[in-house]
Amino acid sequence: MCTVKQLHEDMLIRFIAADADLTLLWAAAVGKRPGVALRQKVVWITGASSGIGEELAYQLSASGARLVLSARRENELHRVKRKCLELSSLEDEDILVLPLDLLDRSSHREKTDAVLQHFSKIDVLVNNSGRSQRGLFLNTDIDVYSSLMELNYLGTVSITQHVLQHMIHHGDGIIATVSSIAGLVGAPLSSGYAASKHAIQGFFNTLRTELTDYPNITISTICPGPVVSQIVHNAFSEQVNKPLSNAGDQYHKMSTERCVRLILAGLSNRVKEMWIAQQPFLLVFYLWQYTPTLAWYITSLLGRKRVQNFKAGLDADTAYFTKPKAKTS
Ligand SMILES: NC(=O)c1ccc[n+]([C@@H]2O[C@H](COP(=O)([O-])OP(=O)(O)OC[C@H]3O[C@@H](n4cnc5c(N)ncnc54)[C@H](O)[C@@H]3O)[C@@H](O)[C@H]2O)c1
Repeated sequence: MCTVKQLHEDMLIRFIAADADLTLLWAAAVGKRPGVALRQKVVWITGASSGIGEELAYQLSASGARLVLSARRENELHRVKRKCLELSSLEDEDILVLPLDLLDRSSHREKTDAVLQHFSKIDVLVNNSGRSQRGLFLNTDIDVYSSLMELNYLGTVSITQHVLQHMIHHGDGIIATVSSIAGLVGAPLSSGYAASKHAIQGFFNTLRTELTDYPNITISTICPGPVVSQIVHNAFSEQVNKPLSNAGDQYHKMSTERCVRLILAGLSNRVKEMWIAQQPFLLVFYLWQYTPTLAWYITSLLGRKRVQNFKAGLDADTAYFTKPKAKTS
């Protein structure tokens, strides 16, 4: 017989081991499977050349979804396509490589038309392209803030507008956008990135309320914590064209494979907001949602340490978890 104490301990262990919000974990455990819900669907992934977008392409193709792969580097997209074909029973024409610069908003109508010409429909758009930021506000050019808004916010909104028109006509579809924990929570050294992701959250939360006459169109925001990818390597520094000097270690981050498995569970079950993070980051989501005062206190402590580490030239991310070592080079 299970005692109340054992039950509490069991719940605590499950919460510590959890890496997504309860709705998403529920969907992953007992919901529709991607191989059923997404099979033969046409899924357009932006930012498919690396990180989360690349892994989305692999897992979606293995689930039988037909794909549009977009990013700026065509050769990288062809590499991803070749691997998708190896992993699946898809044919060459089931995967369209469509180079796209999200910043070139004047091309978005033409790109959407190209997808429709090839597949006649778009079932799912995954707005995944994005760049992050490392830098203190007072040392950062305003151009960096403008670039972050242009890419993460306006580029995403623009492509969404074109695809949504088609989905309204069709009466069905999913627009899923990879936001971030920084879309809900303040993230020191990433004020412009957090602002762009907060903008995304506000935009899509409002758009969802404008689409209540279209119950089969789902607006989904995906909020990951740290995940293995090229995101820090590609992040903006204090100046638009200056690469980041210390991209850091990724050992403490969630695997790309696990993050994408959860995203697919969310898409298959049309989950509207997904929180995906290992502890202690998952706890941060809950604290910000339910106990903001405590969240402010903890974020200030962590933020202070993060800023101090960054100023000392240390890796801002891993310094949370390790005794910081001075940079060797
Ligand atoms: N990795 C993380 O820790 C993490 C956490 C939270 C949210 N995210 C979000 O996940 C998404 C994917 O990032 P990632 O972690 O895989 O990083 P990544 O750098 O590996 O991939 C980013 C992708 O976006 C593409 N991209 C960049 N600029 C573009 C442009 N102008 N036009 C078209 N495509 C462009 C890149 O080519 C690449 O394919 C981003 O929106 C990011 O903000 C990542």
